[in-house]
Amino acid sequence: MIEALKKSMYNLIVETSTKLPKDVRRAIAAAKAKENAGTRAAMSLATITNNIKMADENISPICQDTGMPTFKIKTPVGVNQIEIKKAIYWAIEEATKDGKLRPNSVDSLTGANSGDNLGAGTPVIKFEQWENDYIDARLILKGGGCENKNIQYSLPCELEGLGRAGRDLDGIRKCVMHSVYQAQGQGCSAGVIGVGIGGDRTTGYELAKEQLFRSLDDENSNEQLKELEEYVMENANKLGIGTMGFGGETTLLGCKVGVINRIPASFFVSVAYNCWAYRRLGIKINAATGDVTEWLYQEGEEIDFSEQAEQAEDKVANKTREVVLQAPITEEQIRELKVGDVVTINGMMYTGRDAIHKHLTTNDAPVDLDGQIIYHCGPVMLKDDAGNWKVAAAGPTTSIREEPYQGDIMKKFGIRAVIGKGGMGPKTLAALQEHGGVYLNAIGGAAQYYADCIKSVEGVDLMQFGIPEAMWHLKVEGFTAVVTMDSHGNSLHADVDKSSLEKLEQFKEPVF
Ligand SMILES: O=C(O)C[C@H](O)C(=O)O
Ligand code: SF4
Repeated sequence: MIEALKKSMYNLIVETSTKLPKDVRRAIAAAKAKENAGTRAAMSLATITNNIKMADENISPICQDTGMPTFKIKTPVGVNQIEIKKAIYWAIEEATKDGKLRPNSVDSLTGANSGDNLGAGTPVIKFEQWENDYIDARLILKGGGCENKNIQYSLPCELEGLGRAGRDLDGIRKCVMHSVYQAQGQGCSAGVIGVGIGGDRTTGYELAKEQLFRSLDDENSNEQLKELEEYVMENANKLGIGTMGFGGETTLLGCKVGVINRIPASFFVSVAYNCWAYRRLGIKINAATGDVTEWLYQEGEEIDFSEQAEQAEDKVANKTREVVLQAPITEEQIRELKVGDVVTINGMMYTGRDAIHKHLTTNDAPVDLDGQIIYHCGPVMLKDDAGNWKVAAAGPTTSIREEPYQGDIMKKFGIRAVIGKGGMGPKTLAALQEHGGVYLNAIGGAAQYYADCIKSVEGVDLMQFGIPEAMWHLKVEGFTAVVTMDSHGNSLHADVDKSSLEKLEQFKEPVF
């Protein structure tokens, strides 16, 4: 039993990390069909669908961020939950060793990475008993960038663009609309939101996250909530935030709302935002043998993205200005770049995310960064038999977290370009203008697509920060990203934020 159970849990983890469920694929395909060829949104969606296909083929992580592995398990009365926990721990460790998960469990005080995804509070495993005779095991791998865009409202409140939100269904509607606006592209839109109405701060968020286990195609059995879900799907997509916050027709792939009772003084609306890399799956397990008897979320048509991806990419190539960059880059080269240009990078880039940025403010860089490119990325790495590092997954991380450091570091070391996703703020924009720098937006979650552009790992520094946070020296070929902030004071992110706020204002009047 225990051996079979371990295998079942391992398979659940690998499938969840590498293969998007059918309902999510259909929603992404529908989003893609709505975008006009040649737009940035179409180009991003082509990269996304290509990435989904590559993850299928390579059995490798769709996105490098394993997120917080969260298991929801229902067991018949009498099943030993301790054994299930042990099987999960074993499977998590194995999947991490095999490069299907990134080591993602970090000591909050020391910053030490446990290396195997086990540690205090990780993974999350929640049990419930039920009357059925089989085990239902579900897993969601919800990444950090989208988790950071979760939001909890306490009604009544005042919302930018929408005014007062009261303690009623219309107030709830305003909170949900606002939650989509505030996420912008930073949670790798187009996203799916789970909304929890009521409860306390803890159970409200739990309810919100629970909604993410619903199928995108289901119908809410509560008539009022069904109407709210439909309203949000129709109208949030008018905000024009679009894929990766580049503007476009689809901002939301799904909206699922649940409700529980509250206490008189509290009225929370909690929103769990999930990126397009919406990795959740489930299995039914025979309680006596530990074997998988059925995979969940398998209804309906399966979309494999092979043909569509290539077509869309061809069309985009004809419409945008493409520039090839190779480090070291000069200030003149940078000043020629404008928002909207597509840049192809060949040669070296260095990863740097949270720990590195903090480190560089008070320390020297381990390599000469003059004219170089920093990539906001925490990859999944594997060592081959000869002891050489190979990149298993390497998409961008959310750049805004480096806003307090970025401008200063670029000036201190002469860095000319940073690559990330979701854009950066006014401080970085001013530094780009003053110093002659550029911000390049890569497609969040496209970890296979970018891993394929990395031809070799030339070295690594600051490994004491752990695999995701170390400085990896990567040699790339044909690494494509879009200029979204240039050295002339232009920011696509600031523009989309402004225009989406204006659009949000149309939803001020009461609806429910
Ligand atoms: O941690 C990462 O690699 C990415 C993260 O999920 C993010 O979206 O910023
Ligand atoms: S990088 Fe984007 S796609 Fe990946 S987990 Fe973070 S938010 Fe999701």
